[in-house]
Amino acid sequence: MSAAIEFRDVSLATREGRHILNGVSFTIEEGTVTAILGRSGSGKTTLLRTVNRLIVPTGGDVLVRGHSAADADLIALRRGIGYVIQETGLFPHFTVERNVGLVLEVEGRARAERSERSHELLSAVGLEPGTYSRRYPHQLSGGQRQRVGLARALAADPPILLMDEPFGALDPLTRAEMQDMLRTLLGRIHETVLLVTHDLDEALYLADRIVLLHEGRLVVQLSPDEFVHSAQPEVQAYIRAFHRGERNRGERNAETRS
Ligand SMILES: Nc1ncnc2c1ncn2[C@@H]1O[C@H](COP(=O)(O)OP(=O)(O)OP(=O)(O)O)[C@@H](O)[C@H]1O
Repeated sequence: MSAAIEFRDVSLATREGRHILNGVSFTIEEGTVTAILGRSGSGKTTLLRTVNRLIVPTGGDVLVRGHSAADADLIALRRGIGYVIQETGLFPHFTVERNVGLVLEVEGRARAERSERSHELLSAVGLEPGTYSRRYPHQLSGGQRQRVGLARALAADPPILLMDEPFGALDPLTRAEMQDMLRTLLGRIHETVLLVTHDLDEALYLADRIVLLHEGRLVVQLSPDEFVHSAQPEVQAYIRAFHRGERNRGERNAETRS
């Protein structure tokens, strides 16, 4: 296997001297799914955004498929990286089909080709093209909008997919459906995925490797099995806190029902 993304001693300091990322080094192999976990403010989103150069590190380097993101042609770099965020960023006045095919439109591809690719991708994310392609984003549920966001991110067939809490705003049932859909989809396409999530179960279900960040530093990069059995104090603290949160949510739901 070869490296799709390599973080080499990546640091980010603000002008005021605050260290948001601190010497982060690890490698992501091609075709694998890596989940980034860590408490709020630990630097997950910041690290993700160094890959498509929305953020430029103040120290170290990010290599994308062997080339420094800092030196890459920005358009070519981003064409090779799909980006899915919680808010989806769909254009409200464009139909679903046009939203999905937008990158191809920018590339000047013919309408018939764009339409065919949009339909193919909508089917792949579980939206029947005949029903959904002519709709506008406001005519969709949150989960359906997320599916369109994912289809759009895949339109140019990028080898790398960055996902920043893509299912964070969804109810637990819809989230589980989306996780199933993504897992099935990733089983079919050879994609390198970097997924920021607050959900340990989501990371365990989807990822080949789990990265834990703490105050801008890499704590561990482990397989899901190694992660749940890790003796690292930060990993254990994270797992305990996650399960306590789950229990509290369960108790609150039970109280609301009674
Ligand atoms: N543009 C910015 N300028 C200065 N500080 C920033 C900027 N963006 C983020 N930060 C700070 O960097 C730190 C890391 O933020 P980041 O969004 O990467 O964390 P996160 O782990 O993704 O958090 P969350 O889980 O809450 O989304 C935080 O302390 C945040 O306040």
